[in-house]
Amino acid sequence: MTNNLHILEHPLATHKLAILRDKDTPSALFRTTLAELSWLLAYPAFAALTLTPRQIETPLEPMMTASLADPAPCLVSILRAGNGLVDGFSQLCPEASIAHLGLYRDEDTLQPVSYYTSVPHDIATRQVILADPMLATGGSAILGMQKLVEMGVKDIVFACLVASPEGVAAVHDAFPDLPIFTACLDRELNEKGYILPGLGDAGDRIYGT
Ligand SMILES: O=P(O)(O)OC[C@H]1O[C@H](OP(=O)(O)OP(=O)(O)O)[C@H](O)[C@@H]1O
Ligand SMILES: O=c1cc[nH]c(=O)[nH]1
Ligand SMILES: [Mg+2]
Repeated sequence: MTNNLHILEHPLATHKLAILRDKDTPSALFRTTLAELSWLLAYPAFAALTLTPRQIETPLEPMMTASLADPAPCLVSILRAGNGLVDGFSQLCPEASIAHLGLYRDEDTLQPVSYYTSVPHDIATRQVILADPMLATGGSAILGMQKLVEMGVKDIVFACLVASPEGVAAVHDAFPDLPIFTACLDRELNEKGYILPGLGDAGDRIYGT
């Protein structure tokens, strides 16, 4: 494992992950808990956001402070499950624009298939947080990264909730400098490419499909 893997260690993260992992957690609670966990993950994952100096006046005196640089960051959701993370991130950082990369994983080959792309025209000038709750084989994250790099994006971090050792290794083989922020690092993949112990299919659990 490299220095570019950042694992959230916090009792509340463990507590909320237990709710997400529990197979009896209904979709409604799964969605709200995912949003709450995304707020905890945002704290380290957003730590490198650029600020720009700003002069304001408090009710008592003028002061120099700082605000998010312009243009604001872009939150890139790998559909569908990425929306669960991005919804929470955007509640904390409503200034961010939101982009969508539609990718699904072919169940037989485990290869990602691209079906939709929608990004701001100036994405190359923005800091990007690429978000997907699950990093399994790494195929989806790598394809998402390839698309962003082709668009000229330079400043990217990847945020997920559950990562596998295999997925982290694959992503860092392809993009050694990419910081990965995850709420946990699980044990391994099973023969169908699911993370163990994991939480199952994140998209299905968010949307009740
Ligand atoms: O690391 P990988 O092996 O590529 O697997 C991870 C991908 O699989 C899941 O998406 P899925 O294909 O189930 O699509 P969905 O989010 O629409 O359910 C998950 O949300 C990731 O995008
Ligand atoms: O465990 C896994 C692997 C891929 N996608 C998921 O949603 N869960
Ligand atoms: Mg799915």
